Amino acid sequence: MPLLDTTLLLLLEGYAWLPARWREAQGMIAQGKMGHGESAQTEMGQAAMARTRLMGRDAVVLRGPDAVRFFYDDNHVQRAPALPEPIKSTLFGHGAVHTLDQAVHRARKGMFMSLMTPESVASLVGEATAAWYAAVATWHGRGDVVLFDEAARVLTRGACRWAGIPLAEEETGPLAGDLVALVDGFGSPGPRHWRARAARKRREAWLAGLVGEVRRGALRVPDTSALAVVARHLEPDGERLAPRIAAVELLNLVRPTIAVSWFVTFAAHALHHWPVTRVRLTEDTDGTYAEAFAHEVRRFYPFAPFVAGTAVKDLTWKGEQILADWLVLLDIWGQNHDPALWPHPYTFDPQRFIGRGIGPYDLIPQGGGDPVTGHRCPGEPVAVGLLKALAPRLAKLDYTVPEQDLTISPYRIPARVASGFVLRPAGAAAPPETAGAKRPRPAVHPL
Ligand code: HEM
Repeated sequence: MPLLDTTLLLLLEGYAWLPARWREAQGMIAQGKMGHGESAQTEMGQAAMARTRLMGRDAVVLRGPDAVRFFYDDNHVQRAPALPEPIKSTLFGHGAVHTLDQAVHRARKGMFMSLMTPESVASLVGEATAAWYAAVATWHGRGDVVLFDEAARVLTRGACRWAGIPLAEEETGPLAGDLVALVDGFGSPGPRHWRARAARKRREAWLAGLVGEVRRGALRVPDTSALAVVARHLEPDGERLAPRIAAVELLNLVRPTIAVSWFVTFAAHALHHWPVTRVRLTEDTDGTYAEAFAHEVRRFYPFAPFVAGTAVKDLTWKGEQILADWLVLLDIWGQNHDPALWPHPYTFDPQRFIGRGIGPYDLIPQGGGDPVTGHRCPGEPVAVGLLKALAPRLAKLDYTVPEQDLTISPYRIPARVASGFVLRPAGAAAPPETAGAKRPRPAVHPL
């Protein structure tokens, strides 16, 4: 039976799209209809892959540590032909490191990795923490605060200071708005998407101008800053990056840093729904619990649903054929909620990460494998470092949670807390009609 193209379903179902494809694959196994019969199953009797069609192309879906190993081998899967134009024109940028393969990718990736030393990550986290304190100092007496918006501005300030990007105080809000738009608009058609395209155009032009100024000596920035490193980076052909590509890669440093606002807001959601984690965070003296909490936020809450590449050649996966040029999708959400890896996966439990190392192939909210040689996110230490710094500070803040919509719709990519998480700092006046905290039930359901 020919496979149906499910692109429209992806837009409608969001994070529920891949689970539905897995259920279909399981149904095929039950009916004995999948490929080579026995070979299409794992030892547990589960389907080894799911199949669909996406954007008019055959696609297979994989998950599990073996699948991560298989997917991140660039003799199996390459990226360049897999990324659709709408994602390049919003989230990543044309010519971004995400779209490169083999030696050219490794050379560009080296530039990112050189900015992710422990000292550099600590400096970024330090700038963001300073911006957090400055923001919190203005909250008292100001009334309700939308945490998502505040976190985006805090991270924008911190990331720009770290990167050497000059930013006037009054420019912080508009820049934060554009950077949020870039992340918010990649997974949906309509106004969110067009806002993201406009934001990319505006910000690439701005940053390309700054790169030009640094190269001409008209703008002086520290040698080790991201702006300086990207401006002087040489490609394998010995040429500097074209100013627009340099701007794309600068955005690929600051834009995902601001994306950590999603995780900060999810952290607040978790503290609210599982108050014991708030107590544990406030009692944590050496950061062990904070780190475990950061990993659990990244595992539990929905963000990147999958990553995609294209089969380099005809391949075999657990006895099943994957033909050259088929799309290969690695199911991030599915793997991060696989009970074989994470017992009781829909329970938020940071404890599961205490005394347990993170391997290259198990926890994959930011991709898997080796970040130096493959496409795994180089910013993982930044995301973990920021959460480790900000979640305990949030836990120790004195605030209440007014009535609001705290649902997280699984049909929206990227998912976010509907209200943005409104908190009322101690001392702020409660509007009479909304006074009193109400705790709605947790809204992250098994898919
Ligand atoms: C909200 C936190 C973040 C999430 C959820 C996230 C997620 C991801 C994912 C899923 C990938 C793709 C992996 C793949 O293609 O296999 C990726 C790649 C990437 N991320 Fe992140 N990331 C985050 C934060 C960061 C930060 C803070 C930075 C930099 C400061 C960063 C820079 C990048 C870059 C440059 C790539 C492309 C890597 C490559 O193609 O080799 N990310 N990220």
